[in-house]
Amino acid sequence: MRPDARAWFRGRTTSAPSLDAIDVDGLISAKRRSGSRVSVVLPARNEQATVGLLVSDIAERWMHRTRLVDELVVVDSDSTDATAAVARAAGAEVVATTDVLISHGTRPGKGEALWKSLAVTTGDLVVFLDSDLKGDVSHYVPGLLGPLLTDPHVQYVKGCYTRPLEIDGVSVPSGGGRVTELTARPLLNALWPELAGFVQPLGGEYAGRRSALEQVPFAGAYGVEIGLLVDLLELVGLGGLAQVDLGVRRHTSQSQEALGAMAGQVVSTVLARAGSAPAAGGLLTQFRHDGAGFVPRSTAVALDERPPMATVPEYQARAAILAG
Ligand SMILES: O=c1ccn([C@@H]2O[C@H](COP(=O)(O)OP(=O)(O)O)[C@@H](O)[C@H]2O)c(=O)[nH]1
Ligand SMILES: O=C(O)[C@@H](COP(=O)(O)O)O[C@H]1O[C@H](CO)[C@@H](O)[C@H](O)[C@H]1O
Repeated sequence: MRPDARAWFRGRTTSAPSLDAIDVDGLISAKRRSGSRVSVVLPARNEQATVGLLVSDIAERWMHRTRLVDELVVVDSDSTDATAAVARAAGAEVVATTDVLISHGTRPGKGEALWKSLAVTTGDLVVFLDSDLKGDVSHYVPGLLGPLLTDPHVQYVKGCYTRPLEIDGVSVPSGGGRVTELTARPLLNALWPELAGFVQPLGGEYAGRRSALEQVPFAGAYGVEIGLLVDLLELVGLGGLAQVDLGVRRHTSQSQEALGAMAGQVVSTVLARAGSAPAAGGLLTQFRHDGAGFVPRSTAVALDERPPMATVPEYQARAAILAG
């Protein structure tokens, strides 16, 4: 690791306290002193099996029992199951991506859901959690907020964790984060070695100041995390970034084929930011075998991106009204 990345890793990596060790009063006091509002956003596409427990835990523990969180929004990203109803019943405000910034149209993918979440939330600090998390994650929200509430220099915090891998109901203690380990980490080390200290550059749990998040573009689909990391490095510098050890992260794992397309989107986003561009069409061709022979299957992995939310007139108008 380069000296700057090593120094960052040593200086900007903290550990989230366990649930029973959290200084909740201290966080609430720091929040009050900062005058910050806190929003928690869960992007969700067909997460009916897991979103309810996540929402009810955050709502009860961090909104009702304490006032650490002011707003909890699930962004329904083209779900075809009961995600919206389950999330609403559990206590979240639910908005569909198709209902946000309608004049800008709607696009599929996680990046769209996260970009649009800025237009429907009010928090000065915004926490993002995946909606397919499993196990005890109650400490994630305070863990991610800690660095932002206690250090004004920190603009963006990524969670890091060990990542067990569960395939077909069988869980092994490591092996998760396949696109991270096989695509994102090698690319980041090659092109942005100052980011080599990030343990989970693609992790779906992170938090940032709205003042920074609204100034960067949002890459589409699964390019959003690596796009945010590279763009926020440019905006706030390595010193404005931090990571917090959240312990273990379990989630619903996708197939290798699906992660291949995700990797294609990550590569496409990296190429765009490295000043190159994928070949015309930006297609990824993968192969299945049908018993008789290999069958090619191409998917589009070139991604468009949304502009910094601060440049969107409707957002500017809303911000002016909210500022009173
Ligand atoms: O089009 C999409 C795809 C995913 N997601 C959400 O983004 C998070 C991460 O997606 P996924 O679990 O598919 O990625 P993985 O964690 O498997 O890499 C989850 O909360 C998904 O519901 C979304 O909002 N819109
Ligand atoms: O980190 C990774 O390699 C991928 C896949 O994780 P697994 O191999 O399914 O544990 O998961 C992340 O990547 C996505 C793209 O950035 C994020 O959107 C997900 O939130 C995150 O889980």
